[in-house]
Amino acid sequence: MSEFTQELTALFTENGLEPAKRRLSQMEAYYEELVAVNRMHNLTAITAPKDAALRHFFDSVAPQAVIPEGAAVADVGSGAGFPIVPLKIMRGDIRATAVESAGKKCAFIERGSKAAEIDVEVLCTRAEELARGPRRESFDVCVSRAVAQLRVLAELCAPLVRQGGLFLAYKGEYERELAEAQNAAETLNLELADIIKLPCEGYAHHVLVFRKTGMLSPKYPRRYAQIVKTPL
Ligand SMILES: C[S@@+](CC[C@H](N)C(=O)[O-])C[C@H]1O[C@@H](n2cnc3c(N)ncnc32)[C@H](O)[C@@H]1O
Repeated sequence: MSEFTQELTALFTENGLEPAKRRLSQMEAYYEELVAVNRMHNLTAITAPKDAALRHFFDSVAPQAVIPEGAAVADVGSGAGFPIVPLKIMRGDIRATAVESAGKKCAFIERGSKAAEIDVEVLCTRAEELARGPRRESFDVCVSRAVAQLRVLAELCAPLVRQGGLFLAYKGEYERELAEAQNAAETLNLELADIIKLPCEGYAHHVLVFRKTGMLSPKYPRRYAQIVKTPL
């Protein structure tokens, strides 16, 4: 067994999760592809087996239990495929969409998904552009990690989520961002429903779970420059 798979298996087992061998080997296949491509194109700084097992794979699947069966899940700013790829491997029932603006990262997600034998739709576009088209308010769940501060991220993600759906924001320390995002949450009809804490000592990661309680005014999302310059 590779060091990566050993680390990942230990993390899952310590936390009462026992994924099938097939899921572990799919994660390993994706990881190996990531390490190989990362030698040529800088996709991520986290490639050491232990770090990648915790920070990319285990971290990504933390909120899997709150995602409804068969949900359409969009990941805004997937980068090298996190969290959407480990989520899709763990939860084969979901319909997974990666929304990523950088072409080389989109190409990698396609390549890695093939190696892991999973079906991930890759949309090489900006989230705010996607939300102005037919996919607006069409996803059951939108996830996002390491893309922007919460009040900015909320305006990128909420317009993609259907009424009654979920927005899952992966965050480290979150208290200040959450306080600053109060107005954004109200404006975008997002209600904090839960905070999931990763059960790993010395690794303070959380997933903020918001429920979208109503449709949005068509004026959101605004242009990216405006979202960043005057966050809600
Ligand atoms: C720091 S990386 C994080 C990648 C990944 N989510 C992770 O946690 O490893 C942020 C990614 O978000 C993408 N991104 C930033 N703003 C975006 C937007 N408005 N729409 C789509 N992708 C975006 C960037 O191209 C970049 O790949």
